[in-house]
Amino acid sequence: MYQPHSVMGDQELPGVLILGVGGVEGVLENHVGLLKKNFHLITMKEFLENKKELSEKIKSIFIFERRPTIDRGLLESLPNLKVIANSGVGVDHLDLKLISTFGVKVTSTPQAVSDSTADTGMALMLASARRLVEGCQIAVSPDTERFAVDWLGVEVTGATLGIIGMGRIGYKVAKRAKAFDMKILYHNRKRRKEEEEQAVGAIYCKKMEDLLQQSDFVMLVVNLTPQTHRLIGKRELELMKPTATLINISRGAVVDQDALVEALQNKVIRAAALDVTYPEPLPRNHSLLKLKNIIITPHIGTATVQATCMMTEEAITNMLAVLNGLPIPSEVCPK
Ligand SMILES: O=C(O)C(=O)CO
Repeated sequence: MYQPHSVMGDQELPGVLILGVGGVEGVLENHVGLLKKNFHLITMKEFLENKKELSEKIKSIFIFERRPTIDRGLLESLPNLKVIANSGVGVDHLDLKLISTFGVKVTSTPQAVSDSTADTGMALMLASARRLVEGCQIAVSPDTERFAVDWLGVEVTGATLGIIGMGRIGYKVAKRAKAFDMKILYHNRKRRKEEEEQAVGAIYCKKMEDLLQQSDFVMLVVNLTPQTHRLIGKRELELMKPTATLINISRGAVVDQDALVEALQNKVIRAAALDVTYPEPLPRNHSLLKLKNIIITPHIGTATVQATCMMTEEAITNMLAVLNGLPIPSEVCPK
């Protein structure tokens, strides 16, 4: 458990600019307490109103929620900024190269997010397989006729799960899937150690195509990078089984959404379950929202009380490490 301690002793606490929904007001109450023990909290509104006084005080930026833009203008206005601590593991919203030219470190929270995000992947897979959302709508519908409608699902137990991206989260998905007696295939830039594969019974597919052709469920758990942008397009969807389900817990832009709409409309694949889209949220008239064979959740991979708390703790530990010149637990370096 994280033990808060002040970096500056009796001296003035370093300023942290809080970026998130509603500034400090959007940060859960217990997190504010943790942050306040170590930092002087400054909201964006306060900063904009008192730029002259506050710009020199800000040593860190804490990105609590959403994906705010940190541009050259903001970086130039914070001469003493040392670290940008992101909540969450995906930092595709940050221009790492630009930030590094200002000598500013970027950190993320890989420990805190992995269980909740893996759980979200499992929840989406099970919900899609057993058509839970449709079932719920039928159960609460005043139209009892609809109870007779065919709403058979498919079984996850014994099915083949293909995990694309076998980092920390992908591996936790595999652990969970093992308990469902699933056959697990995975594709990753780097093959996992043999003992790690054996521990979850995962089989490495060097070619992503092999995984796509064999899986009943394909789960995307990659980071968004230039290499994974639109990784899944028309061709890849056509390689999948017509009975297969695509689950995305990584980033929306990993999938070509137009191709996905077409594939779902034409039953090229059975269904999709997405925690991420582009943009987020989708415009109300978006074609994905008109489909029946889809479940969409509003990017809730880490939206649990526990994960949110742990993300704040991990981010504070990272910020203090940078400010104290200590080894940084979760630094993200530009490639
Ligand atoms: O950790 C992240 O960046 C996530 O988006 C988890 O859903």
